Amino acid sequence: MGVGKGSVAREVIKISDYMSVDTDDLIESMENRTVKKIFEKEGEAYFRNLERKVSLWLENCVDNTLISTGGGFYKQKNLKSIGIVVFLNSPFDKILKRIKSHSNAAKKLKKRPLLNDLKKAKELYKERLPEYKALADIVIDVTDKSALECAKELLKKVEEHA
Ligand SMILES: Nc1ncnc2c1ncn2[C@@H]1O[C@H](COP(=O)(O)OP(=O)(O)O)[C@@H](O)[C@H]1O
Ligand SMILES: O=C(O)C1=C[C@@H](OP(=O)(O)O)[C@@H](O)[C@H](O)C1
Repeated sequence: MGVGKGSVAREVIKISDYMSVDTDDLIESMENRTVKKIFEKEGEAYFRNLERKVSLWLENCVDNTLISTGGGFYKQKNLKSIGIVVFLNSPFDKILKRIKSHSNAAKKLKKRPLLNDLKKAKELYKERLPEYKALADIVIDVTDKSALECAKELLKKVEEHA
């Protein structure tokens, strides 16, 4: 949620041969409505089911691609079969500061149903942090680095991992 997945992915595709896809974008186009609307109208379980459909497609059909996922996608059982898992890490308060300092901040916050209640969002972050770390093949600390710096580090670490 707001750690910079999209921004880093855009830099990666500029400086490498990778293509990138974003699971939330795929879901929005499958449903022809926003993630926010899907949560509002159908609830979270319905959304997670769509993530499952996407995860199976990614596992079976997608290679050589940087996949940005929504913050809860890591719960998909086949995550590790999809590819190398990269965790972009930063303290909760730094992530929030970033989102808030963006000129489009209010809109960005609104788009993220689980960020609407900041106390709950912080609890979710605390709960997920050890799970993210346990699943990650690569961890990148994105604090105080530009998206381009993060992209370069990501490509280097992926190459070393392969
Ligand atoms: N490395 C960075 N340094 C400063 N701000 C950043 C960086 N990466 C992203 N941002 C800003 O943080 C916010 C969230 O970034 P975004 O790429 O949309 O995150 P995500 O895809 O993880 O939700 C945006 O306002 C973006 O401009
Ligand atoms: O953390 C989560 O469970 C979610 C994060 C969102 O994506 P971002 O991480 O890109 O904000 C989006 O998939 C949905 O609102 C659920």
